[in-house]
Amino acid sequence: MTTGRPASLGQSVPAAGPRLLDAHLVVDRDSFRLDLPLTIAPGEVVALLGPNGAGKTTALRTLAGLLPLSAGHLTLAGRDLDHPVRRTWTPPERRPIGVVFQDYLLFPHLSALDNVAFGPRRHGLDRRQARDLAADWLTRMGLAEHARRKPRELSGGQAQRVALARALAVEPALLLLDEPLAALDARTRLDTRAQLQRHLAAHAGAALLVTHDPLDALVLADRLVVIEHGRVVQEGDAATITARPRTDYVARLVGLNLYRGYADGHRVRLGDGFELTTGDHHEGEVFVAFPPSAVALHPRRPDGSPRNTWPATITGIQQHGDNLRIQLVGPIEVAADVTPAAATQLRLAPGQPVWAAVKAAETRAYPAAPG
Ligand SMILES: Nc1ncnc2c1ncn2[C@@H]1O[C@H](COP(=O)(O)OP(=O)(O)OP(=O)(O)O)[C@@H](O)[C@H]1O
Repeated sequence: MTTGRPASLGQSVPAAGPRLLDAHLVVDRDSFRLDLPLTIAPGEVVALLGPNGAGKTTALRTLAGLLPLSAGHLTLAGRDLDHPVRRTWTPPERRPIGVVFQDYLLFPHLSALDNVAFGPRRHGLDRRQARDLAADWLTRMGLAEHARRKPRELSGGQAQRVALARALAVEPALLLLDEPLAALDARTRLDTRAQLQRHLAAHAGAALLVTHDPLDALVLADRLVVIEHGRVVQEGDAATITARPRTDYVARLVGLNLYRGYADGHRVRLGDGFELTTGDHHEGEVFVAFPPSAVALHPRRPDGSPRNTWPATITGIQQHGDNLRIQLVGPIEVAADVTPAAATQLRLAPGQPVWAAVKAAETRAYPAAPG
């Protein structure tokens, strides 16, 4: 009997309370230890961020079943997939997990349609049902007319959407996305990011996005988990993390200058004795943050206003969007954004001494103790 509608795998995500994924990923590798508690609710997208070597790939591999846990547990939709103490381990192909890699990893000899139909076939649908389901997914991805093409006949953006369709076609309880946009050029990346956002919003399961790109994380994820040296250093929604970074890596990620010091009212004394005046009033250990755009550069000491001013030396100049980002050393290290016109006027060049100024009102101070 045909109903005219594509078959469904009928394994929609089971209700598993607020935690569809409930994991404590512990892996020991030589001198490196990953120790990552990770929970994801149904429909939630979590971005996992961290500098090189932080443990992102290791975490992804444990979830996919390519690397066993040394300790901890990994429970998905109420099922123990990896639990060393209970000696439970489920191989990758039996995990209800879909994976999208940076470089697509489509089967080169299969058409787009058969690539997408592959998973549903393995999950027990017959050939016809699996192909109907795959065709439906390709239509949703705007790829209906490319169904017969082989991966080499697709653009990078199209191939990545086929990979996403292939991962979603098995209705995975957990979708893993490993730098899914990294291989795309800027324009394709923009379009594919927007499409990915739509499909992630419609995905009933949990999703984990590993990325180096703060924009991907901010646009696509409901929650960010930042790891350094195998451990969580900060976790929260984009607004909180952007407003209140707690490590240098996170500050750079969200494009802020960040310092730690001791507040006495509006004055904050930094470790080396340098003082910043902030708009916020605090007592005790605080972070002070301000964006590079808040830093003005002057050829001579600016006078008059109640600003933070200090002498600095330029160490680097890079293009940053439409502006130039200037790296400076001095009593504090700081990044400043200036327009190309201002840079030319000030004749900015590495090694050159300047004066930096930041208005107190453009800085934010917040307690260093979490909370
Ligand atoms: N096969 C291995 N054997 C031993 N140690 C490993 C192995 N693979 C990775 N490591 C170590 O594990 C740590 C985490 O590596 P991992 O690849 O998970 O980091 P990452 O956050 O994904 O980094 P990147 O952003 O560079 O991909 C690193 O210190 C790395 O040297």
